[in-house]
Amino acid sequence: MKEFKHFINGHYVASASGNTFENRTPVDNSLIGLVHEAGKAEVDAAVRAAHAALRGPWGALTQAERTALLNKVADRINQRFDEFLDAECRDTGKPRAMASHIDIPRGAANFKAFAETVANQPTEGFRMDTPDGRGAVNLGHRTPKGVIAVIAPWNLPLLLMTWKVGPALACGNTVVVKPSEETPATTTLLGEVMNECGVPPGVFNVVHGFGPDSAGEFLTQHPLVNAITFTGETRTGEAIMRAASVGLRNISLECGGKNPGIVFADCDLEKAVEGTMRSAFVNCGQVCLATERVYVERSIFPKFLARMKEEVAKLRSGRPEDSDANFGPLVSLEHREKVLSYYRLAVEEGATVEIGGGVPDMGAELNDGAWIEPTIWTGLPDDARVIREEIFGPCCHIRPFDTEAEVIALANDTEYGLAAAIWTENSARAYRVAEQIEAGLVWVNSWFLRDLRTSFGGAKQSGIGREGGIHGLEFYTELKNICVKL
Ligand SMILES: NC(=O)C1=CN([C@@H]2O[C@H](COP(=O)(O)OP(=O)(O)OC[C@H]3O[C@@H](n4cnc5c(N)ncnc54)[C@H](O)[C@@H]3O)[C@@H](O)[C@H]2O)C=CC1
Ligand SMILES: O=C(O)/C=C/C=C(\O)C(=O)O
Repeated sequence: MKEFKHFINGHYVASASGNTFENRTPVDNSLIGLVHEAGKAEVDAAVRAAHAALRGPWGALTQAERTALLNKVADRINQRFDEFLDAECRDTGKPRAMASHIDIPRGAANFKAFAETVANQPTEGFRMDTPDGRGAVNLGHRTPKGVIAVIAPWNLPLLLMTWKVGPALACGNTVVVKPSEETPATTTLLGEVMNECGVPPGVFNVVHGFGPDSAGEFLTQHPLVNAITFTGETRTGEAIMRAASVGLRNISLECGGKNPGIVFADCDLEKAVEGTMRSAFVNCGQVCLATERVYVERSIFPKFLARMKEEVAKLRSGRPEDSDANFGPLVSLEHREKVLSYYRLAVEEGATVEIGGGVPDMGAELNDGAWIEPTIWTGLPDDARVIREEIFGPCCHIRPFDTEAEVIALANDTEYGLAAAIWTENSARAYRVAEQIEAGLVWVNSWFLRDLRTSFGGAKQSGIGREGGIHGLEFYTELKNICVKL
């Protein structure tokens, strides 16, 4: 039986309590292995190891040495690509074609990109006049923030964990990662890679477990944790913010979304259909950036809806390794129950189910998995819960609109503000609308097109702070002004 242990101070360790929980694949609900659940003792050991490593060999490395090590980590992930791919696809059920395209390459790229960004960051300097005429210089000196707690989600496990670990380590911090209880595998495997590359013990640590009254809460409450970075649900973000308020620790929160897609009549229809299909259904809709509300200019509404239904009908559910399949299961039966509760609610709230709406028959071998049908609704009122709440499944509501002002108001009529996609061939309109959308990210004629140098994060209840490129430096470093009188 496979066991997922904690990775503390360069060693894999079991929980002293002996407590474990099951890890099952959503493909057919079969058992992958047992995960050790950290108690306060393991979390404390991991945080203390991380704290000690700050002043140990890690703190003594030059930026160039750190950059070289992180590049080595990226290369090693690529050398062990298939192991990471197998592990990620077992845990999440996602198609190998997708994970080999997005999850694993980005898992490696996150180390390289941030190592380079930090290494090439200029030091801010201001020369000033002084009454004696000799002047002074001010230098913005950055030091690591310290021990960073990384609370990671299950939807893109390696990608979203390394998105935080990469810049944290590049800035000279040490980390304790708490991966999602649903997806422990690739984070655990990364421990081996760290050892193989010679990353000093204590720099990268992993503790497994759940959130409340478990590893997540113990970690975020630990007084030696200097800052917390989190991706996941908004309500969890609030709990983490409360924990961080004790001791005034810094937070970076990337939370939920209810993202609009806006399709103008002057779009390239096929591009808009292809992009909206991806934005609603890739990763079975389990992407915080996913489009769950689609607004289409009335004159092309029937055509757009018909094309979307044709494309949804072509999606093929199947095992990760099935090369004909492009649509996986949801991450767990529990999450499927949540998404199905919205499928039922949509009908109660008056939706027309244009396609999907249920559970597919996958045959005896797979029917115990977390399979679900991709779904399109129309006809819901703007105040329906299905329109207002994040579902995080393969579904969207499509609604017609008449004017630019109307669609901007509709798009912004949400407590969230993570992302939006605008489809139009009129670039002046695209920019004008994008400027008025209340969100951290707006794509025009694309979706999830990522340049790691750009800022990433949400407005309103979609989060606090920005990561990506140099923006993460504000979170991952302490900025000290050194004023030297000449
Ligand atoms: N990328 C995103 O934006 C994601 C959004 N979600 C949304 O959240 C919903 C619930 O899914 P969950 O996996 O339960 O998300 P979650 O936000 O509860 O979990 C994310 C991570 O936070 C940890 N966590 C939970 N409560 C915590 C606490 N009090 N203190 C410290 N750590 C804590 C979890 O163990 C996990 O590692 C989903 O249905 C979906 O709507 C879920 C995962 C990713
Ligand atoms: O490209 C990225 O860095 C992140 C993408 C997706 C998420 O953040 C998410 O689904 O939570």
